[in-house]
Amino acid sequence: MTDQVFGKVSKVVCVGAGYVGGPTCAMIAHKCPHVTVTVVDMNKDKIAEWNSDKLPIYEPGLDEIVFAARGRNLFFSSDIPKAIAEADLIFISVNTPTKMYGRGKGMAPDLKYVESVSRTIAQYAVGPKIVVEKSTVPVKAAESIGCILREAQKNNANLKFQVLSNPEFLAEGTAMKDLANPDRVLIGGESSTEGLQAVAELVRIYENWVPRERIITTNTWSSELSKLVANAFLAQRISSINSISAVCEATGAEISEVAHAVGFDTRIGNKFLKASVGFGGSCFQKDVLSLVYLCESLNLPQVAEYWQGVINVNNWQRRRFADKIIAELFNTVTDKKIAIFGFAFKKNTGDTRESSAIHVMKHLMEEHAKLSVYDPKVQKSQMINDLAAVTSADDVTRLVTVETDPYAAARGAHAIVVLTEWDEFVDLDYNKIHDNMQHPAAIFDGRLILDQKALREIGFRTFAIGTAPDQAYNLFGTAGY
Ligand SMILES: NC(=O)c1ccc[n+]([C@@H]2O[C@H](COP(=O)([O-])OP(=O)(O)OC[C@H]3O[C@@H](n4cnc5c(N)ncnc54)[C@H](O)[C@@H]3O)[C@@H](O)[C@H]2O)c1
Ligand SMILES: O=c1ccn([C@@H]2O[C@H](COP(=O)(O)OP(=O)(O)O[C@H]3O[C@H](CO)[C@@H](O)[C@H](O)[C@H]3O)[C@@H](O)[C@H]2O)c(=O)[nH]1
Repeated sequence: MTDQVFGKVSKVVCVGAGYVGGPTCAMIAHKCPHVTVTVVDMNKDKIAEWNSDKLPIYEPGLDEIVFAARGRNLFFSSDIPKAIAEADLIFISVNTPTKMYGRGKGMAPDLKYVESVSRTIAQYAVGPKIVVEKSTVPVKAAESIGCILREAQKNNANLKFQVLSNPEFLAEGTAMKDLANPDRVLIGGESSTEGLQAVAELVRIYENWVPRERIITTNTWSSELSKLVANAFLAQRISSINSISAVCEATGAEISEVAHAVGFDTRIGNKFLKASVGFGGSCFQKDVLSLVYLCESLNLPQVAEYWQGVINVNNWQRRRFADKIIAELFNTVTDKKIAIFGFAFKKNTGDTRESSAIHVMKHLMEEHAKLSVYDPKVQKSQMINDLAAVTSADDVTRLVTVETDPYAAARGAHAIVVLTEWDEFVDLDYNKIHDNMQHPAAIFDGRLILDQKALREIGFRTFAIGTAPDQAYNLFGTAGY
């Protein structure tokens, strides 16, 4: 019988206290009271926020779980060496953004943070460690981590490492629900005896709340690739329905009716078929580009081109929507006040990474529109920084104001543009809003959340993704665009 190299896990550490590390570890601490969970980060301010009354991220249900477990079996710390030395199992949950320099610029994920954590683990580890890749990485990234760790093993016989892949599938806005009740947990590892032991230890953690049949174990490379493929398939569905939204606008078919009819086929399914102003968020674009880059590197240009199409349609959809706004506002938005409802990349999050709002607003700013933005969860400084990064600080100062209520944002505006599907936008008093706008007043619904008929009865001109521009015909005798 082979010795057990990795003992029962009682101390878990997560490097990276972000959107994944924080919620995931809060859930592990909540579900495994016998395990001590420490989340570390090189960003001391962020750790201070995790230890304060106002957590650094907004996620429904997160506060309750953190406040109950913090100080009991959940800790946030910036003492990375100590945490690593004490851990039985270490999650690497650092960011892997698209590289913005050098080889693979704009395509490949930047793995410098993952490598840096691997070196820190190699430096401070004092005994056997299961190292778990939770960050989203390209296939074979575990090999690089393993190579760095094996080097440390050469100089210290007490060290033993196994690298597992355990990608995260939570979606922001529903992270706590997704973590509490995941469709599946995926764990990839080596088929060696030690590899199987390490996999079994991680399975044992998840088994505290996830039914065993939903915990899938595979080889390391299948696990790494499955994460990229899952995001690519999800993003592809959105680009598919968005491409059809343009056909609807040109024909009189309704995108929500088409999505409903098509999604009723159980083979297709009804989820992720909501036409929109384009997908945003920190993952879809980055991970599809990572897959494209991987395929190019593997000399598979046809596969790369196929997935690149998903990104191209998304960029086109954002541009198309902005062009539609300009066209329907009589081909000029110069100096016109336009209210922007929503800046986050989806509802129930304050995250703005790759939000379509940034891109649509950029296009409108290029036409010198005056934008007045309201979002219930995004800080003003975040909006200013995001927009300045794609335009200029001067343009933002000149063209953008940020309001703390939607009525103020819409007052005196020529149009309202809905870019995030916040529930509160559905229940606003649109009679009151209409009264205080310039006339004719228009609403562009990039999220298909508003009742177009009710708005038209109030007097709005309405334009929704995937809906034929019949008003444009009726009012102005043009086909819109
Ligand atoms: N955000 C999501 O919804 C989501 C979901 C699934 C998977 N992922 C993947 O998970 C990973 C993390 O994503 P995120 O959104 O949590 O990122 P994030 O930017 O919110 O958090 C990453 C954290 O890692 C810290 N960090 C970076 N290098 C470090 C180092 N060397 N030592 C200590 N701390 C370090 C950063 O300071 C930051 O706080 C990414 O690979 C992402 O693709 C994200
Ligand atoms: O039918 C839909 C569904 C989503 N979206 C948009 O797509 C983007 C992404 O949404 P969502 O997938 O819900 O949020 P993320 O937090 O980006 O989660 C995705 O990316 C994560 C990071 O990898 C994965 O873990 C999740 O499984 C995956 O859903 C957002 O802009 C949504 O508005 C649509 O336009 N139409």
